[in-house]
Amino acid sequence: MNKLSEDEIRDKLKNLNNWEYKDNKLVKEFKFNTFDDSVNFLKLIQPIADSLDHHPDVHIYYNRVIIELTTHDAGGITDLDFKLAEKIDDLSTHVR
Ligand SMILES: C[C@H](O)[C@H](O)[C@H]1CNC2=NC(N)=NC(=O)C2=N1
Repeated sequence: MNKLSEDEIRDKLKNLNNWEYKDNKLVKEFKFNTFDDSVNFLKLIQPIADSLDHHPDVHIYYNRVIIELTTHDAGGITDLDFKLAEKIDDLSTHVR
């Protein structure tokens, strides 16, 4: 996978919902009601990440989940990160 340029990243960000580009990653915070909801959200992401063979860095703070996407192998953001971000956005609307 090819690392995307800053311009490409900023352009593609317009197609996503509330993701920010920070420290060479795509970052988004999700809010839930309970820790259980946070964990369930992660469980929904797991099969998607496995099917893409692309995995998020995840922070869980009780009812808050911060997802960070970057392609470790490429040392930056690639189309795979945008693909995963889109699929996560599709999910989150169902969880809330
Ligand atoms: C061997 C395996 O395909 C690689 O290690 C994959 C797995 N998931 C991955 N996920 C992410 N985010 N970046 C990677 O570089 C990556 N590499």
